[in-house]
Amino acid sequence: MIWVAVVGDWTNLIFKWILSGQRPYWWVHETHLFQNSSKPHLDQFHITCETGPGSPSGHAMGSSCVWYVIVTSALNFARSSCISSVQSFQRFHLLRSILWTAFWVIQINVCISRVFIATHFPHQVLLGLVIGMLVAEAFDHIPCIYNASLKLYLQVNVFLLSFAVCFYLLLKLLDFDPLWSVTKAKTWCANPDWIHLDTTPFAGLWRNLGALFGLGLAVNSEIFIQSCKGKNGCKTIFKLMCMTANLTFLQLYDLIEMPNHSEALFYILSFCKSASVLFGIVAVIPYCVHLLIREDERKLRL
Ligand SMILES: O=P(O)(O)OC[C@H]1O[C@@H](O)[C@H](O)[C@@H](O)[C@@H]1O
Repeated sequence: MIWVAVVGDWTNLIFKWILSGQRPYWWVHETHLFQNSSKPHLDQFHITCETGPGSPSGHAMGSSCVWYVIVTSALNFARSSCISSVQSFQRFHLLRSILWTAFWVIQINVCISRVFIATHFPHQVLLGLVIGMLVAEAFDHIPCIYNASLKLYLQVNVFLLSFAVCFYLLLKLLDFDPLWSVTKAKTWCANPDWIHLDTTPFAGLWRNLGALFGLGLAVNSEIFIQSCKGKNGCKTIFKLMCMTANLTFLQLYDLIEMPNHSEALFYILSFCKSASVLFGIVAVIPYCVHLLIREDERKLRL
């Protein structure tokens, strides 16, 4: 899921630079389509002022690729344990209908909300939705990610970074400013406080690189192997405790505000924050839970 989310978001950035889509909240002020008196008024909200280009929608894409992975994985898991009788086959069909209905309800809500807050035109969210599903489907055919070594994680990170930077420089060389949309956002956002540095194209890139790096470090670490790949790894109690601890940890982590007076510092900290979040939830917390369970078992034996 993390692979799909990271590569999906990176693909979104590249598509955004290629397609250079406008966003309604600034387009409406600049278009010559309307006479001054017939210009529609678009309400802006604190999450309206996205600073990247509009097409395809990053939120629609992120949501569709991640939920696609969740639904298809759950169905694969259920299919393998439900093929024995007619009754379980019917149950599987029911589960499939429920999960896909939930998938579409979520996607439709995400798409409508992005259009409602004037950050996207409808075709941009639809494009995001479709590309997100395609990225997720593509990863279904790349099984090597499950056993990827740290070296592969680093190589993919270097590739993603260098491709994005080279593409950025190429656009600059062609006299096209890849950050044109940031200027538009700053000009037309109704409230300067609603312009967030974490929505800029490079902030997303560094966040994603950090996440993949953190995941690579975690799944190749000794503590991950001892905890998640060990005998505790398949216990339900271990999984439940990890989930609870991780969700609490993520809520607390979200409270950490990053200084945004310097862009470079913000990007470096974004990288470090995502890397440490992934390392924390994939390796450190499961290891602590594993120690806790082991200690409990030891006490019970005594
Ligand atoms: O294109 P949307 O739906 O407005 O989404 C923008 C978001 O797109 C994501 O891809 C970026 O990582 C975020 O930084 C950005 O805020």
